[in-house]
Amino acid sequence: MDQRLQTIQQEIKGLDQQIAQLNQQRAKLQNEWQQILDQQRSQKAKAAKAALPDYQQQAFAWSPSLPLLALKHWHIEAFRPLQLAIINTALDRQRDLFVVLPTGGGKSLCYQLPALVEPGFTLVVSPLVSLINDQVYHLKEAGVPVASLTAASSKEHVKRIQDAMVDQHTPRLFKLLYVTPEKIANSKRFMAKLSQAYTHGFLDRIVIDEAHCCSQQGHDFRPDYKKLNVLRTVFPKVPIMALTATCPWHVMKDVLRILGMPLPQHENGTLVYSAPLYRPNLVYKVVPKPETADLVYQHMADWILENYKNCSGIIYCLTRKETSLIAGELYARSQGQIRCGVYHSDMTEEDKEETHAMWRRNQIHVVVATIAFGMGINHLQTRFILHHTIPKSIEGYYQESGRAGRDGKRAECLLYYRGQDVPRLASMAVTEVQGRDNLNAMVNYAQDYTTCRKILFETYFYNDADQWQIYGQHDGLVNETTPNEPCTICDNCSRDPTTVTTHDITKDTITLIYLLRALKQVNQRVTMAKLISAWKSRGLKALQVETLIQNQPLIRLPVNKQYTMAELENMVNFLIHQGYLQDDYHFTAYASIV
Ligand SMILES: Nc1ncnc2c1ncn2[C@@H]1O[C@H](COP(=O)(O)OP(=O)(O)OP(=O)(O)O)[C@@H](O)[C@H]1O
Repeated sequence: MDQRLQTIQQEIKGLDQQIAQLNQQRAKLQNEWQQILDQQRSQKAKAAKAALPDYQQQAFAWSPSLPLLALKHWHIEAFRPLQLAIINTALDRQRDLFVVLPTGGGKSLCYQLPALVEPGFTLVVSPLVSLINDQVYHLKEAGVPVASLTAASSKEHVKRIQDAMVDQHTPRLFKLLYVTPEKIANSKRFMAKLSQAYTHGFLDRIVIDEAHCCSQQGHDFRPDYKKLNVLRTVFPKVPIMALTATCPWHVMKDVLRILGMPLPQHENGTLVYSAPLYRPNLVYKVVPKPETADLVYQHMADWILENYKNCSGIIYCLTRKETSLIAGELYARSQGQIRCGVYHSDMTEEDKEETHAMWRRNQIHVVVATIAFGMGINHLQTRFILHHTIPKSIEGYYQESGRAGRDGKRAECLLYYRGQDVPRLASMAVTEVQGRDNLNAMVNYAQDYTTCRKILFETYFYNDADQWQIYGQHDGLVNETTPNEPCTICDNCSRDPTTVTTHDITKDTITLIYLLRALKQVNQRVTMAKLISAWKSRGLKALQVETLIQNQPLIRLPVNKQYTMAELENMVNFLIHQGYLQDDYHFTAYASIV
């Protein structure tokens, strides 16, 4: 009996082994199958793309009207490199379009001009009422028939516009209809009218402006944007154009999925037009943030007076409280020479608009703001952008700093960096999808003293760009340089490389790990500041745990005294970024602590 049991057991074991081998073989074949499918798909997509007209060069039926309309309405005499190709692709109506052009790159024209050529109207979804009002104002000035529907629209206005949406008569009351995403997500009546317009063939195109807002992986997610997926389902035949200035590829993929646009590598996939992000007139610098708040204010005031007296600029801060504090300090320290306004989400719409208007009219020089001072800020002569604290992501930083120098003239983007700001930001980022990864990338940017800033941006935004078939990635704006050439003007390009010293921090890291292990043994949590102060000065004594860890091997404590607190903070952040350390969060009723 026992022998029979043994035989069965062995047979089972043998069968298990066979199953494992077969499973392995299956996975291998499945992998191969997927690779062949992907290859075929990509070849088909390439062939299909090759069969498309040359949108940059070819003449189309609508071609003669484009320069005339551009001149008549916008006084534009020549298109920027990608604009014509994008407009032609849109008017050809064969594919969806994803447009990534730098801030101030001229995205609006890419959908506004086609709207004038086509017979119906274009629906534009835009995230903010202020942005919509701004666009409507400028389009009216340009003599373009335009309308908008927002929460502030009166009942009569809504009725008039909704009736016009399905009105068969020409000329149309509007060629562009701007709405906030809430209209799509929440107004059944509006969607019913849109369906009628679609059935009559009046809905020419759907434009999603600031499309990165769809993705939770991006830096500016808006829940109502996610609900825009309904548009492709309800209006499957209407081409979609999504536009943004800031979109790493993983975010773009997510946006395409949400909006129901086909991936670029598929046959009839979305055409992606992307110009280099780099703006050659922007000088990027990271400045070590002085030790005390007082020193920071003084540095800011001196720097502005020395370099940009009476010029327009923005200072971004993390909190509303900081905006008024910094504005007051700068005014006082400059004896009233730097006139500042504040801008944050707690202000009334009127107060916000007043700050913005005074700044545009140069009645104030500097707007000290939170990130609420965001999309749609278009003051061409902005000469500098200072960041009092690093932003939570590179996308955010690119967008905020990109508000400088829209007139094409030289402007500076200064980022104050101190490692101790990171835990504060991490506690905010922890609740966001990919929040810690985004922050890590930003910290890496700030702690890099050698790589050209332009290359850092491009590596971040284009790191898996090879997988995409992209039009015009290299035919960017004026003075474009190739992606891998350093910009020559940023702080890292200008720095004498012999002044950058490298340190082997292995021993110090071991000390730190020893400290952390000891803390773990006694189940004690510490903040970064406390950890560093123990690491630098009093070792385990400072943490009152030395008696509990007598069995640990003796390692020299504390750390080498040559390092400043700021350097040690950078080391901790570096070790977190490299994955050697991981921060931990716990939440109290009042705060989340890192
Ligand atoms: N071909 C062109 N020639 C000259 N000026 C142009 C051209 N195209 C656009 N512009 C101007 O450039 C400015 C910026 O354009 P636009 O507002 O469309 O930028 P954007 O890409 O939408 O920027 P953002 O990302 O900030 O929204 C506008 O004043 C616009 O009139």
